[in-house]
Amino acid sequence: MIEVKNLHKSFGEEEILKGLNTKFEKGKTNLIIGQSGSGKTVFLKCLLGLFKPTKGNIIYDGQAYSEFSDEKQRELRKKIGMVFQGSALFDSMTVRENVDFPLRMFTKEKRNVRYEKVDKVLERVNLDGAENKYPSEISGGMQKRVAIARAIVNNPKYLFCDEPNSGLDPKTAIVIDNLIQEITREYDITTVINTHDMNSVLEIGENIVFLKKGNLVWQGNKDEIFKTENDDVTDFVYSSDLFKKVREAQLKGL
Ligand SMILES: Nc1ncnc2c1ncn2[C@@H]1O[C@H](COP(=O)(O)OP(=O)(O)OP(=O)(O)O)[C@@H](O)[C@H]1O
Repeated sequence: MIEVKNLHKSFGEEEILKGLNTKFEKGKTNLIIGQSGSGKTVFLKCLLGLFKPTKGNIIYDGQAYSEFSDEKQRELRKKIGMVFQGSALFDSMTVRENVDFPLRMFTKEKRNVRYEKVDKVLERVNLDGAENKYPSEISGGMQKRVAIARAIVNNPKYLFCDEPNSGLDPKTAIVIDNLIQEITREYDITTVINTHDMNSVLEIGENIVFLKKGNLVWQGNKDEIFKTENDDVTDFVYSSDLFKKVREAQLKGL
């Protein structure tokens, strides 16, 4: 579990995050949503340890980041898996080499031991048979699955995903969402996803945090988001046609 306590982040005079308080539970897909510029990426980067909070604290399974030594920060990084927007695979490496990368970086294990783990996660994301292909030889959806395999190969406690569906068609996007949710449950990971995608909210929104101008203005799950009367949330959510239709169907009792 990750607890966020009174988290502030400023750049110079400009305060971007204005005192966030929340909890992200493990085994759950936690979503951060909000308009462009609301502070989602800055929040995710604070959770990743890439930005140092100006004030407040982030507590990882009871351990406060502000009290971490350099060594402990490095330890934390080993426990984090990250799925980047656009997958961010290494073009010159095969699928297997891409997934092996964090094991090479963070462990001293021998190649045959590492490759055993790599092939196991590739099987889990249904990519067995693609081990020796290069990223340019596989589809965008497969590239995302490689990115997910790479993020989980070192058995992380925390999984952060930045817009994991960007660039995917809606059907593939749902497959990726479901895969992230299944893996979150199976591996009992604390997963936090930064997304614009309303389909993801509907599909895997077990805990949704809504940011507006650096404030956390609403938190709830995918059922509660339909019932909320918070104007900020409804304005944002019902700008999506899909949500509008679901809402109308609900009101008609369909
Ligand atoms: N390194 C930085 N230095 C200064 N300002 C920054 C930095 N990173 C982000 N910001 C500012 O913080 C604000 C929030 O940006 P952020 O990228 O978190 O928004 P976002 O909600 O992720 O938007 P989007 O959905 O478009 O990705 C913006 O005004 C941005 O200019």
